[in-house]
Amino acid sequence: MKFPYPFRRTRVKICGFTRPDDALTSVQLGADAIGLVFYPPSPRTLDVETARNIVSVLPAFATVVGLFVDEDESVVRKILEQVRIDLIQFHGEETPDYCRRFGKPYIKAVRMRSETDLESVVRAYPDAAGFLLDAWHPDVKGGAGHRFDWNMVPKELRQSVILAGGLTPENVGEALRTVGPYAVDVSSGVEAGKGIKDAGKMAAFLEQVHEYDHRANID
Ligand SMILES: O=C(O)c1ccccc1N[C@@H]1O[C@H](COP(=O)(O)O)[C@@H](O)[C@H]1O
Repeated sequence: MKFPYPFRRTRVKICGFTRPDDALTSVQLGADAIGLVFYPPSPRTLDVETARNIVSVLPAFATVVGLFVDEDESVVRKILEQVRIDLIQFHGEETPDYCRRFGKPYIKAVRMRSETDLESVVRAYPDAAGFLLDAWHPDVKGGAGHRFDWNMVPKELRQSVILAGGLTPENVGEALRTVGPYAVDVSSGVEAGKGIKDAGKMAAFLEQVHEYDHRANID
């Protein structure tokens, strides 16, 4: 029997928590990373105290991702001083130079539209830990449940990709079969209301991911 190497285990990030219990539940269900939004226009944005309360309930090895959108450098620094953030998600038009200023691993969000040249973006951010692909929309920066054409993702970049944008328990299986990314990220698709996560939807989402991985490892 062929040993299933490299072993397929799609990582899962669930983003936009506002309540400690929801974040803990997500990790207990199998999420690898939780996202905390620091973007004041978002209904999921957090103050420092709430963010610290969420982080305080998490077990070891759960990765905390802090999401910023074109934020002032001083504001980012202040939050990093006060909240344990393991990885930064830059979800705006941040330059490579800006992204590397914080001395933390980061992922760069790319809002995909027909003219996006993903290979060029990847070359421009050589020290990014990964590229989170979300749907481009003229009015919102993210977290609105919009998807993009998954066929736009070049096969060679699959393992640098964190696939996001409009994922749900119903479509994540198809998304994984189409793209085969390193990880998936979901926010509104597992919510009962803005920033309020639904345990049943999170469980269903994770189950679909585990099912895909299982099949990929036995086929
Ligand atoms: O969650 C937000 O409110 C948010 C605000 C601004 C930029 C990004 C945001 N969230 C990220 O958006 C994507 C897709 O979310 P969805 O699943 O389509 O709702 C995801 O990466 C979130 O991290």
